[in-house]
Amino acid sequence: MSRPSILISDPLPPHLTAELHTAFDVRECRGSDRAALLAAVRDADALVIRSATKVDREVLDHASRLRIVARAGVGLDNVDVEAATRAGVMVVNAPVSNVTSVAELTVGLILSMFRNIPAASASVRAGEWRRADFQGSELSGKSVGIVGFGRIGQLVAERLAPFGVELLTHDPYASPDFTHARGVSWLPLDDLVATADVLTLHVPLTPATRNLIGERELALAKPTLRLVNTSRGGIVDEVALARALAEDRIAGAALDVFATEPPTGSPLPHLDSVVCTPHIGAGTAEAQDRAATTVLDAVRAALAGLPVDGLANPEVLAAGTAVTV
Ligand SMILES: NC(=O)c1ccc[n+]([C@@H]2O[C@H](COP(=O)([O-])OP(=O)(O)OC[C@H]3O[C@@H](n4cnc5c(N)ncnc54)[C@H](O)[C@@H]3O)[C@@H](O)[C@H]2O)c1
Ligand SMILES: O=C(O)CC[C@@H](O)C(=O)O
Repeated sequence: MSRPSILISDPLPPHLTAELHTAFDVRECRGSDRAALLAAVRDADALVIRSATKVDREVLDHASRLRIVARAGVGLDNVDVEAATRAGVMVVNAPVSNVTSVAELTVGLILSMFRNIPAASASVRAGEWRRADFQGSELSGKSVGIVGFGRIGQLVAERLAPFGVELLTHDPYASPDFTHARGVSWLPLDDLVATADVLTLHVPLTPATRNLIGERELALAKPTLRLVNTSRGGIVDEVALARALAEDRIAGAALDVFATEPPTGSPLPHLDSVVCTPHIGAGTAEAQDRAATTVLDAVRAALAGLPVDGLANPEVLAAGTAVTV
């Protein structure tokens, strides 16, 4: 009898995938190479992805054997969960795997902006010693607005509290009682944008959050606002953001994520007031190990016909039977 086949289409820690080879037929492809993905997924019983692989209806249509899509990370915006559910394919992610890593990167990006760390470092490397050009501001005493008070948003608040900042949040699904109990004031989004010196985004990309921060919201901001986006590119209208930065209507932005990655052709990485990183919020050894361990455990369970913990679409039966939704 042939062994179940696992297709890995984005890089995972090799020390965790090595042991799969004893029980499974493990194949790899580059998920961003659409033709390669469509060809390889035909024989796959499980597909393991990160953020670069888009699992849409076309991929599911090519994958008649597929029982589970396992996303080694948090965001499911690159998976059509509804189509997978209709096809009877389980979807699982690793919701707590990288919360600490993203919160820590967020704090790092905020401090980088307040103290001009990337530009000062580049200047010293170029042989200069321009101390006066890099005078910054203290974070202490500033107002930090957290958009989305879920796992990452809450941890960002916790990590920033010792800096002596005023913590504010907007999250339509978190009650003011819940946020106040954690030392964070709840505000409507417009008030949050208008009050904040730092606005940091921690919401999933959904039709409701696409362009959540656009021209109208940026027009409400103080000129001292620094925007941080470690969630998803589509949550900020990048054209409006580039315009607000170029016209000095806000002070800066730190971006780990872009609407298109890499952001070829975007003016944002070239603006002096922008600090950017290549989607490395989850890019730590610890987070990658946690994410891979979580989803590979789920894949092993699914392929053994055992119950799978934490399904994003629990309507799909663990046995892989197609259900109608
Ligand atoms: N840069 C990276 O590498 C990286 C890593 C992990 C996660 N992320 C992104 O961060 C996002 C958040 O992760 P999380 O673990 O905190 O998720 P989470 O589900 O724990 O929290 C998301 C929060 O957003 C809130 N929310 C939903 N719609 C909102 C709206 N319109 N306005 C304000 N709040 C809203 C929800 O109520 C929830 O509390 C993920 O969906 C993912 O896209 C990025
Ligand atoms: O490592 C990755 O693929 C990025 C993951 C991150 O964006 C997430 O949503 O967990």
